[in-house]
Order: sequence, then C-alpha cells, then structure tokens
Amino acid sequence: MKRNQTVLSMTNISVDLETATRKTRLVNKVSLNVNRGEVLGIIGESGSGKTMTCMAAMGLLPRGARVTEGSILLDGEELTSLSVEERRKLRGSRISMIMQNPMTCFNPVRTIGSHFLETLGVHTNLTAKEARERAIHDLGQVNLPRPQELMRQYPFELSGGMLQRIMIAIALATNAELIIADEPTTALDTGNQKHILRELNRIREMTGAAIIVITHDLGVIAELADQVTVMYRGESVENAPVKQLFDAPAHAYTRLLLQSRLSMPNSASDEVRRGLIV
Ligand SMILES: Nc1ncnc2c1ncn2[C@@H]1O[C@H](COP(=O)(O)OP(=O)(O)OP(=O)(O)O)[C@@H](O)[C@H]1O
Repeated sequence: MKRNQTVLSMTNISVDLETATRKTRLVNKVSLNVNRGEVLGIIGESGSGKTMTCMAAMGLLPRGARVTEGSILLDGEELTSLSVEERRKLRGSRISMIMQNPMTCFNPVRTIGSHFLETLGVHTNLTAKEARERAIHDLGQVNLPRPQELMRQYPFELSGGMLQRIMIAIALATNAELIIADEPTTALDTGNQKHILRELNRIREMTGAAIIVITHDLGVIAELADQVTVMYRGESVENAPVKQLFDAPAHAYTRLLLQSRLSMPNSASDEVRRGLIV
C-alpha cells in the first residue's frame, strides 16, 4: 500500500437521531479522507459533531442515531452496508480507537495482560505464547517500563497516561489500518500529552496506519496533523492541509477558532503552536 493511498473515505455522511417525537440531524453531509501514514485532525467546538462523525466510521453510534445517507469506504470497501457483526469484527482489528478516558475502556477486574491477550486472541491468528510475546514487545514499543510486570497489573494501578499508551500498544499489536483517537491528550498532564503525541507520530511512521485525531487543541493539530477538517454545527466547513489552515484559513469560523485559541493560555503544545502561528 502506498503512503498516499486512501484508507478511509467518508462522502456526504449524515447522522440523524430519531426519538419517538422528533428527528435531529447530528452530522450533515460530512466528507473527509485520510490516507495511509497520515494524520487527519478534526477540530471544532463542543457539540459540533466530531465524535459522531468518527462513531459513524466505527459503527458505534448511540441508540437512536444512524447514518441516513452517504458512503464510508475503508480501503475501498463500503461499510454502511455491512451487518452489525461484520462491523464488530472490523473494530479492534482493522479499526482501533483510543478513547479520551482510558479508565472506562478497561475492565477494572481484569489485568492489562488479560485485555491484551483477549484482543489479540480475537483479532489475530497468534498462539497464546506468541500473543504474550507480542504484547510485551509492543508495550515496550510505546516506552512503557517493565512490560512483563505491567501484564500482571490492573487498570487502577496505572496512570491515565500509561493506560493511553497501553491502548496505543494494543492498536499497534493488532496492526490496525485506521486509528481513531478521541481527545487523546485532554485528560493528561503536559508530560504525558507530549508522550502520547510522540507515540502516535511514531506509530504512523512505523506501521503506516492512518490516524484521525479529534481535538480541541490547536497545538495538537499543529504538532501531529497533515490534514485538518474543521467542524461547525454538524458540518465540515473546511478541509485543508495543516499549513494552509494556519496560514490562510478560508472559512470565517476557522479564523475565529484560530484567533480565540491564540489568546487562550496553557496547553501542552503551546510552544509548538507559538512556533507555528505567531
Ligand atoms: N450519546 C448521544 N446520544 C444522542 N445525542 C448525542 C450523543 N452524544 C452526542 N450527541 C449529540 O450529537 C451532537 C454532536 O455531538 P458530538 O459528541 O459529536 O460533538 P463533539 O464535536 O465531539 O463534541 P465534544 O468536543 O464536546 O466531544 C451534539 O448535538 C450532541 O448533543
């Protein structure tokens, strides 16, 4: 697969939420592409539809919400016509998700090793011994100390930053083609934010995975993204290469977003942002 090959292509995707009394459009005709080895950043204010767009790609929309129009292609394969079971199989194997709050993604009564081995057992053909070796290797790859010991630990014994890195290691071990990271750095302190950004960057270089990063943080976009989609009220108002977005934002909302974030203090990537924008 070549670097510029499209991994995920969403065209005119709409998501509607239907209740007994009314129908609300959460995502309106959004189109986006992400290529192999590239990072697409999705930015926009709270409630603008960033997560729902990605959940549509994952096949994980909340109850009552569904994709009502458009196409979602993963390596050219249409996902909207797959069954629930077929979509489930894609998650964890070809598509991996890194959640904002990793604590909620791990079962508190199971060890890290047990989570890892279950995922590898379901999504790869590795033997139990190979899976264990792979898990230990990939935990080391994301710079986690003492991976053997980690395999025996429980989620509550670890920090949010470590759990984020474990999720990245699981994505690495399953060779996911597409990784969706929803606010991967929001809950972390500055040091851990930097680690996560570095790991995501390394993964796309090492594996060629396509990565979508949902974020409020323009510093994260500046550091990581190749392409950016700006969302506003359920719509994608601008799609642009990262440099173009910062140098010559085309949409009024993007300009507003850049201005408001420039005047906002603090964030792990402030220095990056300053370097790029000021
Ligand atoms: N579980 C849910 N059930 C129904 N509607 C939802 C659910 N989660 C979000 N929504 C609605 O979908 C719309 C888009 O929300 P979404 O979570 O995609 O926004 P977002 O841009 O990701 O926001 P944030 O940055 O706060 O996560 C909003 O109107 C929101 O109220």
